[in-house]
Amino acid sequence: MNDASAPASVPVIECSQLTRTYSEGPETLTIFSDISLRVEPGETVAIVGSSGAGKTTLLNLLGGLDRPTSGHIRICGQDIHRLSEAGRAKFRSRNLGFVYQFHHLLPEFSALENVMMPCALAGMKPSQAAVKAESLLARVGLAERLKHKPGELSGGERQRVAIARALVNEPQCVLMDEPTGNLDEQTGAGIRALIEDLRDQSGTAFVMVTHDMTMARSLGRVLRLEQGRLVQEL
Ligand SMILES: Nc1ncnc2c1ncn2[C@@H]1O[C@H](COP(=O)(O)OP(=O)(O)OP(=O)(O)O)[C@@H](O)[C@H]1O
Repeated sequence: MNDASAPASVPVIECSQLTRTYSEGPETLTIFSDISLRVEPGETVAIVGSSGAGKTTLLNLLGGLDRPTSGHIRICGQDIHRLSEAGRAKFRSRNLGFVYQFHHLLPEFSALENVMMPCALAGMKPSQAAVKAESLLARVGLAERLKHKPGELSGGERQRVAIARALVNEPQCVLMDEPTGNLDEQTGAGIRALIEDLRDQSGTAFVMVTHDMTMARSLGRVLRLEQGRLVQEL
């Protein structure tokens, strides 16, 4: 990563002058304006801020799940809003992983099948997908829980399945909304260690929204969204 002879890498996320407003009848509600951000490969960025500051809104824009009112977003060099909706979905599934607080795991499928799902959608053979999913679940400490359905797992275990699922297609960047939000301190610390390992071993970039300042500070750059502006915390 720090090899001086390596060619300059393309940022995994680069956005400029992002503004998001909502129209409420005749009123315009500005959530944030003129936000610029660059995330490099292997970097971890935490976005913090008070409730309602616009953190999830920003994360959704960065992941191409929502459109800015104005401004530009490039993911791995691609201006994602130049793609069709189907093209954007395909591009997202190849380059990004998403982890949400409430996991969005499919309840009727096992942990293994949940993690295999993105591979299947990307056209990988089931046997190959199973090998990959199994190895990732082992890496997040769930080798003994492959056949458990989400309802048979603890909150921390479900979160680890969601992380394995987000990583299975080897994305350049994983976007996480409150990855330790509803977990106890010890389980949260385990998730934090896992993110660190994955970042250091695979060079994956992570952008996370969190209220957990310990995690935010320990992982890397901390940006605070406040009164519609994004400010680096010292
Ligand atoms: N579809 C919408 N229409 C109008 N306003 C919206 C819409 N979605 C979100 N908002 C408003 O945008 C603001 C930012 O919401 P967002 O969910 O991004 O905040 P947040 O910082 O993630 O908050 P929290 O920490 O509580 O999850 C809130 O005031 C919310 O009410």
